[in-house]
Amino acid sequence: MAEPVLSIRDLSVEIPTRHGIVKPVDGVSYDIRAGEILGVVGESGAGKSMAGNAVIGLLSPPAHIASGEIWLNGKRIDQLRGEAMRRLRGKEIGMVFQDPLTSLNPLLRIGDQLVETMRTHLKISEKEAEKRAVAALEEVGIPGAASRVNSYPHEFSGGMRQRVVIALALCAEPSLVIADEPTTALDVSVQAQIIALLKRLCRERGTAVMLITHDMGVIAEATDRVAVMYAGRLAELGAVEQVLTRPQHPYTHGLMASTPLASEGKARLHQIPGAMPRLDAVPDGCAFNPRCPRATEVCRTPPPPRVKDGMAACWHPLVEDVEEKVS
Ligand SMILES: Nc1ncnc2c1ncn2[C@@H]1O[C@H](COP(=O)(O)OP(=O)(O)OP(=O)(O)O)[C@@H](O)[C@H]1O
Repeated sequence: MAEPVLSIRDLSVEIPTRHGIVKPVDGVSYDIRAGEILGVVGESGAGKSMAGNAVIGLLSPPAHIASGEIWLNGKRIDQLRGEAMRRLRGKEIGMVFQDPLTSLNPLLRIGDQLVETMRTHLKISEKEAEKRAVAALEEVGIPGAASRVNSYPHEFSGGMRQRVVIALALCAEPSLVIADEPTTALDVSVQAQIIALLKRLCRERGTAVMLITHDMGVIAEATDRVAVMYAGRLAELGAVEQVLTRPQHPYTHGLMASTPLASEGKARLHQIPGAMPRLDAVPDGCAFNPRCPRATEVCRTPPPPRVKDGMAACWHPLVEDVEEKVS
């Protein structure tokens, strides 16, 4: 099998606070291969964005990588700083954030932003970059791309602006795209279009994607594999069909049960009782145990086994039930 584009190994991010050191990311490991879309899902505060920001060197101090390794195309990147990390962003890692305006310079025409990004990272002439800028906008579905290169970000609707951001993220041909809640700020009517666009373009190019979302619908629509995060840790990791149809972790099951499914024609809402713990009060053992219907004594003391691909970090995974039913 091909080497992963991104490999995160036992990554922990720490923040010193008045109440002691907290770990918004705690021993997380996963790989993303070329052309693969890994969804990172979990409730607000699970540590999804922190894990993404650690990869691109954009943790806000005092948050910092405390341990673990991050490898991109066989090169270790977790210790890169300053200019070396800036070169990596844009060239090897494209970024799409929730608010398109954070990625676009309001004072520059979008054609100039595309040209500048390509000229910084690719060895091409001004003329070639201008040609590619128009093609990039056409590819993301901006009507009248040849003239729209001269428009400023504020002259686009939210959905069109996010299309421009996707063009910008992909124009230097990165091997990895990190998309952090790319549709959360958009009208529901355009959300599916943006996800479909991102998926199509990354598939065509063989780009690896880390797609961070709290939305199980987006996970089902776009991803190949899923990493479920809870209180900074991985609860479950596996192929999307497996995780969605046969979730092993009771937390994943709870997320699914609280997701309205369009196919059912009505909301199937069973909220998970309780709330994610504060990071300075993460329970001993499995962090999910106070909310978990399956918890027993063992869940309150030793931490559950670390997640491996296709497995949940759980002492009582739901797969036992499935096996019992089958046998
Ligand atoms: N400076 C800080 N001090 C203490 N805790 C912090 C600090 N910054 C962030 N956190 C905590 O880190 C945790 C992880 O945050 P993160 O933004 O990664 O979560 P998330 O899963 O992406 O959630 P969301 O979907 O809301 O963005 C949260 O519980 C947050 O409260």
